[in-house]
Amino acid sequence: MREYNVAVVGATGAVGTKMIEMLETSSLPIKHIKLLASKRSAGKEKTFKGETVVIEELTADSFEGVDIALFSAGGSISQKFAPEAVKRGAVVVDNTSAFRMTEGVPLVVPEVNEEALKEHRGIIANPNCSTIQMVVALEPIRKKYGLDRVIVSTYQAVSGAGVSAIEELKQQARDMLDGKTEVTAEILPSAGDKKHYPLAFNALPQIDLFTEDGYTFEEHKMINETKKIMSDDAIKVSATCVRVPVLSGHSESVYIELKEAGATVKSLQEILSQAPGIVLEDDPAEQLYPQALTAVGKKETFVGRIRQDLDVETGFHMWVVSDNLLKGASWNSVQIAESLHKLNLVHVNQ
Ligand SMILES: NC(=O)C1=CN([C@@H]2O[C@H](COP(=O)(O)OP(=O)(O)OC[C@H]3O[C@@H](n4cnc5c(N)ncnc54)[C@H](OP(=O)(O)O)[C@@H]3O)[C@@H](O)[C@H]2O)C=CC1
Ligand SMILES: N[C@@H](CC(=O)OP(=O)(O)O)C(=O)O
Repeated sequence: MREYNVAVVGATGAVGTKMIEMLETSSLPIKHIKLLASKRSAGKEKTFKGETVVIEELTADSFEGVDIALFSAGGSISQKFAPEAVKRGAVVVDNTSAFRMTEGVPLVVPEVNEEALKEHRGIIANPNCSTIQMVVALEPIRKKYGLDRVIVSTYQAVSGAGVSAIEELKQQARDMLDGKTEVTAEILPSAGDKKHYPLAFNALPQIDLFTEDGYTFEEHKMINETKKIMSDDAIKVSATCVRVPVLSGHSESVYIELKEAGATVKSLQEILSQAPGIVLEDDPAEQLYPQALTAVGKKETFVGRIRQDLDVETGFHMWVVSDNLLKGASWNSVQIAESLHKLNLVHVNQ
């Protein structure tokens, strides 16, 4: 059986750290792992399957002999180094938004569109975390009843914004509980914006920068990526993305309108309970519903609170939760690598 040389780019980050964990338990046959990060981290050590691995500084030549490279070090790093990796024969699974909407680059959630991998020319994009968990929950319903409209509001954990945002939130919480009136806020809602606000004991209705139409880039990602993954530009999608002071686990209130009549809460529960990658947690009588705290550390997407809209017969509401660092990022990337192996697609056809 073929074994692979695998590289993780951004190995010290919130996502990269989880990628290493996911690879440790993956079915992907791994011959050798290379951990890459910035110059700052070169020489530091991590363990992989009990062995010490020294982190190396990322350069174009890092990819010599690499078969699969998982990227998670920000969009500009992917823009610069993913083509270099492909040039050297590696297949890239990119966690950033750098290539997601590029034609010819498959945007893949294996439970939904694994077949799209067959079209890859070296780079495969991993979708936005909030998009991934939503499409996992919607695809089985779409297959049966069609999907006309989606309106989603997210409650996104701070770990989606990286290690430094997690540390800043913890410090803000400590400072506020200590009675300080001024707390440091230098990262959120968006590292590149003019103003910053504390997240502790707060909710920020801005993730990423605003665009001219009043939506943020995060909201546009959810809208555009959903259509690309489902190969259907006609689905109406709207999103409001909100950062909440949760460490990990993105939650979403999702409202859908189906194309066909006839769905009931029971039929949707039945479909979702049998769908891949989904755990149904839906029993109001027992106060059973998905929660961020109980989803953390798990690979599945959790769905509950399924209700029929009180005015629209084909309208349904649901609550969708997943670990944003796992299914939303590292696990979906490793799953893509496993699918590439299964489909014999670990080679570059340019
Ligand atoms: N699918 C999705 O929705 C998600 C995608 N992401 C993507 O992954 C990226 C990383 O996210 P996250 O782990 O949260 O971020 P972190 O800030 O926690 O980690 C950033 C990582 O990138 C590395 N890095 C930074 N600059 C360089 C450089 N010049 N050369 C090489 N490595 C570098 C860092 O290394 P060092 O420690 O040495 O600085 C670190 O390993 C995000 O920018 C985003 O694009 C993230 C979350 C979810
Ligand atoms: N923006 C997401 C994480 C992320 O990095 O997404 P993207 O890869 O689409 O930029 C969050 O903050 O939760």
